Amino acid sequence: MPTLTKLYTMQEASQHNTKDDCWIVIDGKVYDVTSYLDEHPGGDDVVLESTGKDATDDFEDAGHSKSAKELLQSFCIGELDTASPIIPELEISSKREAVKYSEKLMDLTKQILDHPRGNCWHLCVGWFLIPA
Ligand code: HEM
Repeated sequence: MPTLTKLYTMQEASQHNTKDDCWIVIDGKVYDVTSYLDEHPGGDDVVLESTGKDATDDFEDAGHSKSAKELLQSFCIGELDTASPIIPELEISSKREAVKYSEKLMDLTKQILDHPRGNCWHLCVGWFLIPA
Protein backbone atom coordinates (compact mmCIF):
# COMPACT_ATOMS: atom_id res chain seq x y z
CA MET A 1 0.00 0.00 0.00
CA PRO A 2 1.44 3.41 -0.93
CA THR A 3 2.36 5.66 1.97
CA LEU A 4 2.24 9.43 2.03
CA THR A 5 5.57 11.01 2.87
CA LYS A 6 5.82 14.58 3.98
CA LEU A 7 8.45 16.51 2.05
CA TYR A 8 10.52 19.29 3.60
CA THR A 9 12.98 21.61 1.93
CA MET A 10 16.43 22.01 3.47
CA GLN A 11 15.54 25.64 4.13
CA GLU A 12 12.48 24.60 6.12
CA ALA A 13 14.38 21.91 8.05
CA SER A 14 17.21 24.28 8.86
CA GLN A 15 14.85 26.62 10.72
CA HIS A 16 14.45 23.98 13.45
CA ASN A 17 17.84 24.43 15.01
CA THR A 18 17.30 25.01 18.72
CA LYS A 19 17.25 22.89 21.88
CA ASP A 20 13.44 23.19 21.97
CA ASP A 21 12.94 22.42 18.30
CA CYS A 22 15.64 20.37 16.65
CA TRP A 23 15.45 18.69 13.24
CA ILE A 24 18.29 16.95 11.47
CA VAL A 25 18.63 15.63 7.94
CA ILE A 26 20.34 12.28 7.45
CA ASP A 27 20.42 10.27 4.22
CA GLY A 28 17.58 12.24 2.63
CA LYS A 29 15.29 11.83 5.63
CA VAL A 30 14.19 14.48 8.11
CA TYR A 31 14.19 13.70 11.84
CA ASP A 32 12.70 15.65 14.71
CA VAL A 33 15.08 14.70 17.53
CA THR A 34 14.01 17.41 19.99
CA SER A 35 12.80 14.93 22.60
CA TYR A 36 16.03 12.92 22.32
CA LEU A 37 18.51 15.77 22.81
CA ASP A 38 18.73 15.42 26.61
CA GLU A 39 19.18 11.65 26.35
CA HIS A 40 21.82 11.67 23.61
CA PRO A 41 24.98 9.98 24.98
CA GLY A 42 27.14 12.31 22.87
CA GLY A 43 25.49 15.44 24.31
CA ASP A 44 23.01 17.84 22.74
CA ASP A 45 25.58 20.26 21.38
CA VAL A 46 26.93 17.87 18.71
CA VAL A 47 23.42 17.21 17.44
CA LEU A 48 22.58 20.93 17.40
CA GLU A 49 25.76 21.60 15.41
CA SER A 50 24.48 19.17 12.78
CA THR A 51 21.26 21.09 12.09
CA GLY A 52 20.77 23.20 8.96
CA LYS A 53 22.77 20.89 6.73
CA ASP A 54 23.05 17.33 5.51
CA ALA A 55 24.17 15.62 8.74
CA THR A 56 24.77 12.19 7.16
CA ASP A 57 28.56 12.40 7.47
CA ASP A 58 28.41 13.73 11.06
CA PHE A 59 26.13 10.87 12.05
CA GLU A 60 28.23 8.23 10.27
CA ASP A 61 31.55 9.65 11.49
CA ALA A 62 30.41 9.27 15.12
CA GLY A 63 30.38 5.49 14.52
CA HIS A 64 26.83 4.96 15.74
CA SER A 65 25.74 1.41 16.55
CA LYS A 66 22.99 -0.51 14.71
CA SER A 67 20.63 0.18 17.61
CA ALA A 68 21.39 3.92 17.40
CA LYS A 69 20.44 3.79 13.69
CA GLU A 70 17.21 1.94 14.52
CA LEU A 71 16.40 4.43 17.25
CA LEU A 72 16.95 7.25 14.75
CA GLN A 73 14.17 5.86 12.50
CA SER A 74 11.62 6.37 15.27
CA PHE A 75 12.16 10.14 14.96
CA CYS A 76 11.57 10.32 11.21
CA ILE A 77 8.98 12.95 10.23
CA GLY A 78 9.47 13.00 6.45
CA GLU A 79 11.88 13.25 3.58
CA LEU A 80 14.00 15.93 2.04
CA ASP A 81 12.51 17.64 -0.99
CA THR A 82 15.48 17.28 -3.33
CA ALA A 83 13.75 19.11 -6.17
CA SER A 84 14.32 22.40 -4.38
CA PRO A 85 17.74 24.05 -4.24
CA ILE A 86 19.69 23.61 -1.00
CA ILE A 87 19.95 27.37 -0.51
CA PRO A 88 17.13 28.94 -2.60
CA GLU A 89 18.43 32.49 -2.07
CA LEU A 90 21.69 31.52 -3.75
CA GLU A 91 19.95 30.30 -6.87
CA ILE A 92 17.77 33.39 -7.10
CA SER A 93 20.67 35.76 -6.55
CA SER A 94 22.87 33.94 -9.05
CA LYS A 95 20.11 34.22 -11.68
CA ARG A 96 19.73 37.90 -10.83
CA GLU A 97 23.52 38.37 -11.14
CA ALA A 98 23.50 36.73 -14.57
CA VAL A 99 20.74 39.10 -15.76
CA LYS A 100 22.64 42.06 -14.27
CA TYR A 101 25.83 41.18 -16.16
CA SER A 102 24.08 40.70 -19.50
CA GLU A 103 22.26 44.04 -18.97
CA LYS A 104 25.62 45.71 -18.26
CA LEU A 105 27.09 44.25 -21.44
CA MET A 106 24.13 45.50 -23.50
CA ASP A 107 24.46 48.99 -21.96
CA LEU A 108 28.17 49.08 -22.71
CA THR A 109 27.62 47.98 -26.31
CA LYS A 110 24.92 50.65 -26.74
CA GLN A 111 27.21 53.32 -25.26
CA ILE A 112 29.98 52.41 -27.70
CA LEU A 113 27.62 52.38 -30.70
CA ASP A 114 25.91 55.64 -29.65
CA HIS A 115 29.25 57.35 -29.25
CA PRO A 116 30.07 59.70 -32.16
CA ARG A 117 33.28 57.76 -32.75
CA GLY A 118 31.60 54.40 -32.01
CA ASN A 119 31.74 53.20 -35.58
CA CYS A 120 35.36 54.29 -35.84
CA TRP A 121 36.17 52.27 -32.70
CA HIS A 122 34.38 49.34 -34.25
CA LEU A 123 36.42 49.62 -37.43
CA CYS A 124 39.65 49.69 -35.41
CA VAL A 125 38.68 46.58 -33.45
CA GLY A 126 37.59 44.90 -36.67
CA TRP A 127 40.87 45.79 -38.31
CA PHE A 128 42.85 44.23 -35.44
CA LEU A 129 40.71 41.08 -35.38
CA ILE A 130 40.53 40.57 -39.17
CA PRO A 131 43.65 42.18 -40.56
CA ALA A 132 43.40 42.74 -44.30
C1 HEM B 1 24.17 14.02 13.57
C2 HEM B 1 24.41 14.38 14.77
C3 HEM B 1 25.01 13.46 15.80
C4 HEM B 1 26.29 13.43 16.21
C5 HEM B 1 27.42 14.32 15.72
C6 HEM B 1 26.41 12.38 17.22
C7 HEM B 1 27.53 12.06 17.90
C8 HEM B 1 27.64 11.06 18.84
C9 HEM B 1 28.83 10.77 19.59
C10 HEM B 1 30.13 11.54 19.50
C11 HEM B 1 28.54 9.72 20.37
C12 HEM B 1 29.52 9.01 21.32
C13 HEM B 1 29.31 9.48 22.72
C14 HEM B 1 30.26 8.79 23.67
O1 HEM B 1 30.53 7.61 23.50
O2 HEM B 1 30.70 9.48 24.60
C15 HEM B 1 27.18 9.34 20.13
C16 HEM B 1 26.55 8.28 20.73
C17 HEM B 1 25.26 7.91 20.47
N1 HEM B 1 24.37 8.57 19.67
FE1 HEM B 1 24.77 10.15 18.53
N2 HEM B 1 25.19 11.80 17.38
C18 HEM B 1 24.30 12.43 16.54
C19 HEM B 1 22.98 12.17 16.41
C20 HEM B 1 22.32 11.12 17.02
C21 HEM B 1 20.94 10.81 16.84
C22 HEM B 1 19.98 11.66 16.00
C23 HEM B 1 20.69 9.69 17.55
C24 HEM B 1 19.40 8.93 17.72
C25 HEM B 1 18.22 9.47 17.56
C26 HEM B 1 21.91 9.29 18.21
C27 HEM B 1 22.05 8.21 19.01
C28 HEM B 1 23.19 7.87 19.70
C29 HEM B 1 23.34 6.70 20.56
C30 HEM B 1 22.27 5.67 20.85
C31 HEM B 1 24.64 6.73 21.03
C32 HEM B 1 25.29 5.68 21.98
C33 HEM B 1 26.31 4.85 21.21
C34 HEM B 1 25.67 4.02 20.13
O3 HEM B 1 24.75 3.25 20.42
O4 HEM B 1 26.10 4.17 18.95
N3 HEM B 1 22.88 10.20 17.85
N4 HEM B 1 26.65 10.18 19.20
